[in-house]
Amino acid sequence: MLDLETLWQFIRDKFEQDFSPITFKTWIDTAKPLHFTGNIFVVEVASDLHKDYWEQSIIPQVTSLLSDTLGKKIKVLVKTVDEEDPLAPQEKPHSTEVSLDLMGNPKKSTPLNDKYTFKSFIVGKGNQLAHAAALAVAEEPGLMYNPLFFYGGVGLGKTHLMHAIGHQMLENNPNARVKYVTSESFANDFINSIKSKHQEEFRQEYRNVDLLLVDDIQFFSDKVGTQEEFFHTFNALYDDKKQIVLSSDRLPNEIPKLQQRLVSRFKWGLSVDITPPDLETRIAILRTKAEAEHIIVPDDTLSYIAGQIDSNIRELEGALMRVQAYAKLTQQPITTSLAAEALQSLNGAPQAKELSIAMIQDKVAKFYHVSVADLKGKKRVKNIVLPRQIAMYLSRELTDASLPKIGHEFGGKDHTTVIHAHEKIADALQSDETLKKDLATLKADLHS
Ligand SMILES: Nc1ncnc2c1ncn2[C@@H]1O[C@H](COP(=O)(O)OP(=O)(O)OP(=O)(O)O)[C@@H](O)[C@H]1O
Repeated sequence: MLDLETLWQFIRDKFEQDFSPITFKTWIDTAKPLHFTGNIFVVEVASDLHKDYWEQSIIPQVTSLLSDTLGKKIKVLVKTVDEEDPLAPQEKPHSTEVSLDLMGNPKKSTPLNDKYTFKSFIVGKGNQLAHAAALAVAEEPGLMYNPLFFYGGVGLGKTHLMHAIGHQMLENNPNARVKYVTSESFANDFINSIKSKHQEEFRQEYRNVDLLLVDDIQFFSDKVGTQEEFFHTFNALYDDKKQIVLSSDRLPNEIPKLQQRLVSRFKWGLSVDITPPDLETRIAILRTKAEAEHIIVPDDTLSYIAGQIDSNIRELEGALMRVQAYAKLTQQPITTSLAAEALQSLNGAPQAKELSIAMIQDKVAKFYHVSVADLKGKKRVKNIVLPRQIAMYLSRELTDASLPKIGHEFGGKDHTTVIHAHEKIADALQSDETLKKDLATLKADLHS
């Protein structure tokens, strides 16, 4: 009888031939065969998202591969690591045939950054799901997750993934029409089209695409006309089963003044967050970057740099470039002590990012006669809630820390709490003169 391992190896070999390395690694390498009993083959996959993808795309292929090879009808089931073994099965239906509808007009040139590909994207815990979802829509646009919505802090790879989807889709189908814009460019294009009376061209441009990527849609808040137009663009593309990918620093329902009908549409597909990378991933990102730029950096130095910056990959890469520049300037090889010097002297003030949240908490606590522990705690009484929100507001305004990082520094609160606090204080500042004065004093104190 065919043993499980041989069977799995057979499947792996087949997919290794057919799939790109990255696809293979994402969907097959992360899966594990559990049983092959009678004519039922059960596979365990890493997450719900992997399961969706298997059901949609891989199961049909495995089923026909096994059925053809073994000469009998085989049923393939997947379960996630968290689910019970389905061998007392309720069989799930899955759609079988997948067809891409991407043919059509010639490709329009689109400004995708060549460096932002799946190949150059390092997958770690914080971005694993986002990466898998991105790959899924690149391979089966318009079918599984529409729209796909990325959210998360600054500099964590949302734009990179969006471009990667575009590149991958073009690689799969060079005729695909891919359009990447920031929400601001969308708004500008729209306004210009009204001014120049070229609205029809604007519509053609945005509605005749196979993939529309709109970055940073939090900047849609307040732009009523643009939201209206985007609503129609969205509907036209969606009805046509064209893929839409959006990104924002927060969830749709947390974007102030975003029309409810857009919020609800944005939730139709899949929203995935990207959280800051762990140390291991940061080191891997730096190593790849150093290799790409032909910079020779010892391992311990990479770890040192990765240890200095923990919440923003753009800054992490910036730190590496600063170290390289410093080494060139002083004509020394890159070592850990040189990196330490470079990051201190070229960074101006001593590394104060983490410190400054602590400093803000300290000053705010003193100013309002509460304790730092109260700021980090959960008490909901007014004389603590206000200083807590002020401290969060200042942390967001005065440091580069990401929302999750600020939440973490305030006793492990969710990043949405930070957004809420920031909005509350920003709103109150419009009318509350005492608050304005207090904040001015606090800021002056913090900067002295
Ligand atoms: N996982 C990763 N692997 C390799 N490079 C990455 C990764 N994540 C981010 N980067 C790099 O970090 C930099 C910042 O990423 P990106 O611009 O995509 O962030 P973002 O989330 O869109 O930020 P913003 O909110 O400012 O738009 C880019 O140079 C990108 O290539």
